[in-house]
Amino acid sequence: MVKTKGNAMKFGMHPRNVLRQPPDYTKLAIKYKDFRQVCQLELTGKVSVNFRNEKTLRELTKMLLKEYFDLDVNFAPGSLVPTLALRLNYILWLEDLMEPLKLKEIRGIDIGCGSSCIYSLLAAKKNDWHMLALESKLQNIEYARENVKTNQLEALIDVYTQPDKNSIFKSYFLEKEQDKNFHFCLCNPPFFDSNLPNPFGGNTRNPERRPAPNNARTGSQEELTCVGGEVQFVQRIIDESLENQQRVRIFTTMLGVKANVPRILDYLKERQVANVSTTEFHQGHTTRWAVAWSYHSEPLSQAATTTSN
Ligand SMILES: C[S@@+](CC[C@H](N)C(=O)[O-])C[C@H]1O[C@@H](n2cnc3c(N)ncnc32)[C@H](O)[C@@H]1O
Repeated sequence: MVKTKGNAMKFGMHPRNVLRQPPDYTKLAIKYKDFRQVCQLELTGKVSVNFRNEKTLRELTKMLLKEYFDLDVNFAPGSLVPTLALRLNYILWLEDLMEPLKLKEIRGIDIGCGSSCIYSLLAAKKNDWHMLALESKLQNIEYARENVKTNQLEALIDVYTQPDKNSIFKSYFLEKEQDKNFHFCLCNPPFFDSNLPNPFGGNTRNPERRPAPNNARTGSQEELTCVGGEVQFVQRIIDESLENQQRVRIFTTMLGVKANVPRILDYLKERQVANVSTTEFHQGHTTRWAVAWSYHSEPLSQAATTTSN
């Protein structure tokens, strides 16, 4: 489909995304010294940003988190550098899913929070949501805890050490707070399949490859890969959601490749999960997909594109 004025909403960022209008990088380079040092000054006097450079991406995300959310965030060396526009689109979709529930206090689970702990930080700082951040990589856990502390969000965010990489909620639910329920979970799953000889996939002719982002790829193999890639990781979330149907009101996950959306919808359908919704996150040239499902009877918000199995 060609992008036109009429369908701009379909392709655009979420209407409440503060990055819907591109930031004024020249102004921001004047304000933030560390960001200025990774920018290029053009002959016109404007600054430009090289999104293909990892160091630039780190400083850019740090600067945007500070400018728009007053968050001070550090990333573990070599770890995934999150792009803010996408993370915000996901949080805003969750806000839309939560809105009809009219809850006074919202509790969410961030599956694989990474070293930045970005989703939990945004959810807590922006919305006062209580977040349980699960992470299996030790270095990421240390950085995530430090990021929570630096931003004085300890009262809202609990970073839990996932002892078993094959577990999603199981370890936490067995070990801790047997009776505490959550309103949603979110996840940016490890995408690549660690079983493949070249997990990051050099075959550019593969139509099912993750759509190439314009940005440099960041992140360690341990963060970005798992057995069976994102499909198997999300299938594990679904399996564990079946065992914990009332512990989380709305289960959600992101997907990195469009072809995986019908696979996940089929998996849900085979398990008779009928209350399902999907959406797309658009940011610049990068698109990601997300699926939500619930064992409660209220249909998921119409803010998302609803798919009934
Ligand atoms: C793709 S990264 C996402 C990081 C962060 N949420 C973000 O979006 O920038 C996936 C993260 O999940 C973690 N992870 C992998 N398996 C996990 C599991 N079973 N439980 C908790 N975390 C896990 C990885 O270590 C990694 O940090």
